[in-house]
Amino acid sequence: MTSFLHETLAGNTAIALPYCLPSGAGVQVMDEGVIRFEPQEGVKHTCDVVISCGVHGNETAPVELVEQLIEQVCAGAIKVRARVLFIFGNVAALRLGQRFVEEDMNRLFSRTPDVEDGVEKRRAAMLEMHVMRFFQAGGEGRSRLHYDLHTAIHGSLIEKFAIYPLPKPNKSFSAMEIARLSLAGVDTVLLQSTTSSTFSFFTSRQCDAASFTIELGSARPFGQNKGIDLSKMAAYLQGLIQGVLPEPELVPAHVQIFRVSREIPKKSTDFKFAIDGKTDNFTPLPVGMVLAVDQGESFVVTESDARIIFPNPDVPPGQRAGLIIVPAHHLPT
Ligand SMILES: O=C(O)CCC(=O)N[C@@H](CCC(=O)O)C(=O)O
Ligand SMILES: [Zn+2]
Repeated sequence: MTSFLHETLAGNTAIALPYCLPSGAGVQVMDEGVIRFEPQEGVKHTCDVVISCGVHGNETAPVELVEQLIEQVCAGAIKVRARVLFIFGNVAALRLGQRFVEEDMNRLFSRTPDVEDGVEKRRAAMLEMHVMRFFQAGGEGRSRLHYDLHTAIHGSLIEKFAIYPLPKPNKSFSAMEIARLSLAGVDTVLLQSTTSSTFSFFTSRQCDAASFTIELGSARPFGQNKGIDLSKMAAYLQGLIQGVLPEPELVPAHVQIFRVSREIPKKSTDFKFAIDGKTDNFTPLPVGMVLAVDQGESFVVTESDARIIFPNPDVPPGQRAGLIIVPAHHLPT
């Protein structure tokens, strides 16, 4: 049987007129790989949720999960009691099984569009428009959530973790949101207090949503994701769609919270890591270690208890080649 994902990858999902599922829930294809479900009129609904995946075309486990959720909604196995926007982010890259076609789309949000824009820049601008419209149409005063689901390029000492971008300037990081992630099987959270060009930062800042980039294991081709257990995430998202918005008061004791201390900048093509470029995420780094050298300048680890995340010496100059994180002893505001 064909699915919204298969139709999308085959190029068969143009914008479609809204219609109703047999349950009465509204469904509308907003764009290629973008589909919205809304509760039947009169049904009380709890929150507005954006569930995105495939912003990187080689990260397929979350794409398979989202495909299943969409199928369950369409088959009536999941009742729609929240407004939900599902997004397959970089459809062109998903077709190729590559991280991107021209450039990394998750470095292209929150920018000013230009007539010269290529594949990923145009798609990022369209996705910004869709999420803005989606949240605006839901109105103020409702819970707004955005989960941008990814998988990591290399191995990781901790399989599942979330990056929690800085909420709007007058807001602080929310313990309840971190506790919700734990219900979804994500027990490690990295607080990021700097601005960023990612999708989750965009929705956090521009749409006032509680937004997260969530890493769910290693990037593998379609059909090779059996080693990744997404059952808790699936159950949590099914619950959200069905109107169950948990409100845990306490962050469980086993949840680990880090903060991003610094980005490791790649300034030029001279950039060289002193570590293996495929080092596992969360590998500890000793104080005083020369981590990288770029144009004769050393990048030295100065933080106690530092660990590395997303090492990647192959990014273009001007982008981050990784992140340094440190334990967060309390939730900063
Ligand atoms: O494993 C890697 O190096 C990359 C995995 C990935 O795509 N991570 C996201 C994180 C985005 C964020 O910092 O919020 C990315 O690099 O875009
Ligand atoms: Zn990714």
